[in-house]
Formats: sequence, structure tokens, C-alpha cells
Amino acid sequence: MSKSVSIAVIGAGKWGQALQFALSFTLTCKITSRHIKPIENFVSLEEALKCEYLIFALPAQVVRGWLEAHFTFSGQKILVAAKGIEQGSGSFLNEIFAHYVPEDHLSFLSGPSFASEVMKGLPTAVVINSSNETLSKEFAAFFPSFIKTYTSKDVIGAEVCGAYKNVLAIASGICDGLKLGNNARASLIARGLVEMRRFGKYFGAHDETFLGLSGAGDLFLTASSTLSRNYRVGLFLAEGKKLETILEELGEVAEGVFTSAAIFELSTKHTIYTPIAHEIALILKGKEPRISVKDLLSD
Ligand SMILES: NC(=O)C1=CN([C@@H]2O[C@H](COP(=O)(O)OP(=O)(O)OC[C@H]3O[C@@H](n4cnc5c(N)ncnc54)[C@H](OP(=O)(O)O)[C@@H]3O)[C@@H](O)[C@H]2O)C=CC1
Ligand SMILES: O=C(CO)COP(=O)(O)O
Repeated sequence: MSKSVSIAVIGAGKWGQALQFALSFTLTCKITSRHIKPIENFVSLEEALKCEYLIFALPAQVVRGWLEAHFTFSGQKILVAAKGIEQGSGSFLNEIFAHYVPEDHLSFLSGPSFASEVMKGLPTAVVINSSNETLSKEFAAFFPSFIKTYTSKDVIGAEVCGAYKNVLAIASGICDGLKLGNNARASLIARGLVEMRRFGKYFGAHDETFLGLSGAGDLFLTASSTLSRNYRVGLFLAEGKKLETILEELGEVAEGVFTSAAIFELSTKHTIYTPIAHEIALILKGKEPRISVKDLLSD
């Protein structure tokens, strides 16, 4: 891979830094962020925006505001690495980006990929999703040999899976925090997968996406590990901690908190049956988790 490819990651949080680390095996990858950080190849936003390839690793809830404030399209090819649905509007990230970037310049990253493991060079497999297969393949070629890349055209499927699994990870953390047992957790994850598929199908997602890396792969990962911030939010909620305190102590983004509200809004608007996400939205507003368990069992 030519070191002369001009590429930058926007957002030097956990995931942005892990992606820059991974891509640095094959090319010189710049990075920029809101706050200046002592990272190799850290550049100004102005310099990053001149790159031909941009990778967005910002929290989903700030993406629209960031694009509005800083971005003008001048032919850049984009890979969106965030996972979430915008609260309030119920917009998927591909819908938000579509206001600023032509569809054939947009791609979306999905699949099981804890930043901390990528940072150690441990193997995983991810999917690059775009209606433009040439673009997916261009981005796929940038990844190092320890990350296997697949391509898919099911952008909405990847968007739904990446966002929904965070809500189900909170549910799974609650389940484990309440010590409900392995049977309960497996039941929750399996029914969660059914629920996420039902929701995704409404918006046009392809069936096979739910069985692959973007769906089952990322869901099984996130809903069964304390490495997941969303799962840890669930564990702490089960302990009775206040959400505000949990998020303050976490110090990193837990997208499921906002996405559960977005799913609640969307499924109410379109009459989609999403009982688990519904209960998580209520728990985040103060409902007692044990009452939610009772309600889910009797529903
Ligand atoms: N961590 C992981 O394992 C993975 C994360 N993701 C997804 O990637 C996205 C980012 O996650 P992650 O990097 O882990 O999150 P972090 O909380 O670690 O970092 C988020 C970064 O976003 C920047 N940021 C936050 N608010 C703003 C804002 N208003 N304007 C500009 N920049 C802002 C901050 O930059 P600064 O520090 O400069 O203030 C911060 O470092 C999320 O959608 C997440 O779901 C996807 C796969 C794996
Ligand atoms: O998306 C992730 C792994 O694929 C990271 O999950 P968390 O945000 O819950 O840590």
C-alpha cells in the first residue's frame, strides 16, 4: 500500500486512535480531534480536511453539529465508524451524512471491534458497507492483515445493527448485574437479535446482515463482555447507580443510552414491536430494572 495515500481520522477518542493505529500498518494515517493530543501524525482540522480519505470516529449524537460547523464537501471519500441513531430526529448516520456528502462517497464500518483489542493488534473481522462497492474495496485495502475485511451494500442493515446492539448490551449488562443467570442472558440476546431484525427489516435491512459480523457478531461481543461501555452501563444500572453518575465515571461515550431513546421514538412512530429497547429506554428514565424483567417475562 502506498504511503502517499492521504487519509485522516476525525476524532481521537478510543476508536479513532485504534483505527489510526491499525491503518498505520499500511499507510501514513493522520488524526485530528477537538483537543490537541500527543499522538504521532496528529494534525490540525484544516490539514485533515484536505485529505482524500476521511474516517469519522465521533459520537453519533455530535455528528450533525460537527458536519454543519466544519465540513464542506470537496470530493473526500468517507468511512463512518460511529455506531448510533440520533436522538430527537431518529436519523440514521447515513441519513445525516447524506445532507453533506454524495452517497457514492460514503461508506460505513461495522462488526465486532473493541478498540482496546485492535490497539493490541489482536485479530478481528469487520465489514465496510457502501452502495459504492469500489469505495468499500478502497477502504478495505487500507486495513492491516490482522483485520479481515468484508464488503456489503447493506448500509441500513449495518447502521441498525451497530446502533441496536449497544442498547441490547445495556440490557445484557442489567441482566448480569441482577444475577439472572446464563439462561436469561442467552434468552435476552436471542430475542434481542429477533427484535433488532424486525426493526431493521422495517427500514429495508437485508436478512443476512443480522446473521453476520455486523449483526450477531457485534451483538454477541458487546452483550457479553465488560470491555463494552454499554454493557458496563447496564451492570451499574442494575446496582442502582444513577445514570448521570455512571456516565460521568465512564468518561467515554455509551451510544446505547441515546440510541434507546431514538429507537423508542422510531418504533412508537412506525408501530414496530421492540419490547427490550422499550424497557431499556424506560429504565434509563428511572424505571426499576426488576419491574422491567417482570414486564418482559409477562409480555
Ligand atoms: N471504542 C470502541 O471500541 C468502538 C467505538 N465505536 C464507535 O465509535 C464512536 C466513537 O467512540 P469512541 O472513540 O470509543 O468514544 P470516546 O468517548 O473514546 O471518544 C469520542 C471522541 O469524540 C470527540 N468528541 C466528543 N464530543 C465532541 C464534539 N461535540 N465535537 C467534536 N468532537 C467531539 C472527543 O474528542 P476529544 O477527545 O478531542 O475531545 C472524544 O475523544 C462511537 O459511536 C462508538 O460507538 C465503534 C466501534 C468500536
Ligand atoms: O462497538 C463496539 C465493539 O464493536 C464497542 O462497544 P461499546 O461502545 O459498548 O464499548
